[in-house]
Amino acid sequence: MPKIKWTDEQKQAMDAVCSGKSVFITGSAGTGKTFLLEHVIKKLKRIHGKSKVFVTAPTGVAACALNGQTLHSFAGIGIADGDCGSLVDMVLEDKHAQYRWRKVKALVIDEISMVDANLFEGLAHVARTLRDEEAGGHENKTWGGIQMIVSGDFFQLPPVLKERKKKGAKIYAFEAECWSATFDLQIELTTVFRQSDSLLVQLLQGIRKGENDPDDLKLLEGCCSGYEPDPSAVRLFPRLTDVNMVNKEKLESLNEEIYVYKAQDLGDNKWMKQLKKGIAPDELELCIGARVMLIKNINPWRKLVNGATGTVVELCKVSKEQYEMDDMCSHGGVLPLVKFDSGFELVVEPEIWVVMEGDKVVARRKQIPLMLAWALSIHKCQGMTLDKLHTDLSRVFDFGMVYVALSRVRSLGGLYLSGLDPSKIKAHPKVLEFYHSFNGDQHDDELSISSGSDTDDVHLKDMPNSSSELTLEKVQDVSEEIEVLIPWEGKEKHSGEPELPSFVLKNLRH
Ligand SMILES: Nc1ncnc2c1ncn2[C@@H]1O[C@H](COP(=O)(O)OP(=O)(O)OP(=O)(O)O)[C@@H](O)[C@H]1O
Repeated sequence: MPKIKWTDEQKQAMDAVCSGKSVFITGSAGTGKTFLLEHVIKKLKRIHGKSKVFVTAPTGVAACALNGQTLHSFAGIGIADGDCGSLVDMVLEDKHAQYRWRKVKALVIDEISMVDANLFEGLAHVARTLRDEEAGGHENKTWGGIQMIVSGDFFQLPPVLKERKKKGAKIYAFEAECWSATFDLQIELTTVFRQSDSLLVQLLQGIRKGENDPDDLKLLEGCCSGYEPDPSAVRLFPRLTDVNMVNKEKLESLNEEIYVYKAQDLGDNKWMKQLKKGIAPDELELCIGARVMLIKNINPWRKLVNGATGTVVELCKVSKEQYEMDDMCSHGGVLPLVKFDSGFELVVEPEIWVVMEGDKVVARRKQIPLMLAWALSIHKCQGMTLDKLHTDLSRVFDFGMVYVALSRVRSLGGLYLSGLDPSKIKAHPKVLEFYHSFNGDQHDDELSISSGSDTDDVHLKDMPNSSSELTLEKVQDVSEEIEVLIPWEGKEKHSGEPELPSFVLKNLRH
């Protein structure tokens, strides 16, 4: 089984987490933040016990990707982003939320760029207010003794804020007063795994910072003209209405019989809302010829991962008993056979998405792990890797959007652009300033590309309330908590290469 070779930076972050430190993990797109976070979560669960680690993200899509819950639902604050006092009042009205706040030992927040400053500040206030007595064990009291693991890239999508236009209003979480005091360590990952072409990595680095370097623009112009976009390229749109329209039109134009897969849901309505906002659709319409994308990691060693694209080539009859498909598919026991662009053909089986509250599954959704992939929204593609994409840059409307869109692709050969408008390549000045002070002058701009070997300079910044003075004991020899059986969780797909049923993998070419 292939062994993961962690970079020094990734190891530093993991060691810090295992020593009980609160850590902020950042880095450019494709530097392995989410990949690392998945491992960090496993370690945290071993250290604190599964029920005391809460995994959250600001959006349903990002939360579902880590089998977590949205930050709002963990916090018990509905959709509010009110002031500190009203957030505490709201939590005090919800006894389950109070329980979570008192019980949590480690809180993970992914995609922090989309969490706004007031919310971050407000939640720290809630934690301090509700956790006076629990704070004893942890040196850092900013969050009432919770070990905070926060990850994201502020150059990517910003918070959706009504008040953003107000001059001087705080936007990003790093502007919260408690930001610096929250972390013992802030670490930037600087080895890019997603792309291997140094020209593209450099270009993306410029775009990340909102720069319009003439050489980079020339390269981008090369992606604009001269040839028709590959029809297999995924079209990225800033707005969901365009995405849905294109996918519907394309599906209908095939004139094939349509198979409808209805998601099978279990759980409280309140939690189901998150799954409905997640990546697995309520209803998936498929037919022969439909362009589709995997929305779960099925087998990383065979590149059958979140973001892999392909075409439905057949709809195959399967045993009803094995898949309990009766209520799921409009045509009974039928599963799609997808020919992925990598050459594999796979009969795609239903998968399970869950919302976890600590160690408890509070809702679950069973659905075929595919979505129509002629078009996708930029918000939904954050976190994905795509082989080929086509986007119209003139239509983006927010900071970080061009960067998020372009940084999905592995190579320049897979990038098709139209409407190249340099004025849309924008980074927020506050973000630039944050990273400038974060990196220090001498480290600015250093990025390396993964060659598969152990690498890299470490960019580690000890914060003022510094790591070296941290007195929390290194947690060692923590015995594994007894596994809580989760009835819906389905197959383990993470440890090692999973066995695929022999009929599933029809044509293994590699
Ligand atoms: N140490 C490692 N060894 C091998 N592959 C790695 C390692 N770390 C990350 N990767 C791979 O790098 C790719 C990008 O990782 P990941 O999606 O976690 O990046 P990210 O920083 O979260 O990107 P984004 O900001 O765009 O969401 C993934 O395919 C992941 O499997």
